[in-house]
Amino acid sequence: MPQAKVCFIGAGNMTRSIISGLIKNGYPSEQVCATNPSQPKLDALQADFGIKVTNNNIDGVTHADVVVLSVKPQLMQQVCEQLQHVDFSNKLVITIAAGIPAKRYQEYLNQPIKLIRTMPNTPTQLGVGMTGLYADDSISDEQKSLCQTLMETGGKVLWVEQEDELNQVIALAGSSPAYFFLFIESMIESGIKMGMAEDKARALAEQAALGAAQMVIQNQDLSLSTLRNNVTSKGGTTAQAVETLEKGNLRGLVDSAMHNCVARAEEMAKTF
Ligand SMILES: NC(=O)C1=CN([C@@H]2O[C@H](COP(=O)(O)OP(=O)(O)OC[C@H]3O[C@@H](n4cnc5c(N)ncnc54)[C@H](OP(=O)(O)O)[C@@H]3O)[C@@H](O)[C@H]2O)C=CC1
Ligand SMILES: O=C(O)[C@@H]1CCC=N1
Repeated sequence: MPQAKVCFIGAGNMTRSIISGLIKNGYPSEQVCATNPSQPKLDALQADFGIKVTNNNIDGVTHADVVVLSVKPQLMQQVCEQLQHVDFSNKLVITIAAGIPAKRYQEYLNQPIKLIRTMPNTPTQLGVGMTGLYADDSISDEQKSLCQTLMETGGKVLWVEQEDELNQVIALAGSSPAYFFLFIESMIESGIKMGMAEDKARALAEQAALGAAQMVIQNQDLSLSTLRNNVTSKGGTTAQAVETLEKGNLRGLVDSAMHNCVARAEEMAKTF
């Protein structure tokens, strides 16, 4: 485990998820810092994980070996421009922002930097996250290894060769927990309409989702359609449900959703 001093700029949802993974994996809390303009999220991070906190981005970055840029894409330029007078020559910059191309950060910070673009997801807070990573040829193996070690505390990582592939990572992993939450939410709503108490409907739907995910992971030799067919008795109940989903074009909807996700990332790359 590296002992680099890591400072997160922005103490929102994704920062909390990554810090949770880091600390649960034994990363020393005194080596982790987070910055945020408002105090409540910083207080909560300090109380929960014992990390250092500050409202001053320049202070946080100055004392860090690794700077994780974790603000919303629309704020990135403003936040980076405030850091232009900090010397980044011995720092590794990791960004988790969707959309913004790697080369843009150098312009915003107005100096050459070593930057790795990443795309994590919120299950990182439980150690079952998935993070896509991209680095160009200027990044050393040591820097890649440091970034990978940090992000692996939250789960699995996948390096992509081309920067554009990170948009596909967003559609498949960064944003996708929300698709599954929506599906489970819809199932619970339907269960309630059928007369079941909400807590019971949730208990059933969430355990089924966990079981289905584990079945997929633990049966790598089986196709998804085989797993589905194993549930689907001829002339039975599942067949009716699955046919309804197919006729309603669930696959087409998912395809449109993922294409729109990528399209938005491409649009953000032009905007921010
Ligand atoms: N949420 C997710 O699932 C994922 C998010 N991402 C990326 O992570 C980044 C952060 O997203 P997310 O955590 O969801 O967003 P949040 O809004 O939860 O977090 C952003 C944080 O940045 C803080 N902030 C605002 N202005 C500044 C500033 N000038 N200096 C320092 N901090 C500031 C905000 O503070 P305040 O609220 O007090 O204004 C907020 O706490 C985005 O770029 C997003 O694309 C990537 C993968 C997954
Ligand atoms: O919705 C977003 O833009 C961010 C990126 C991936 C998940 N949340």
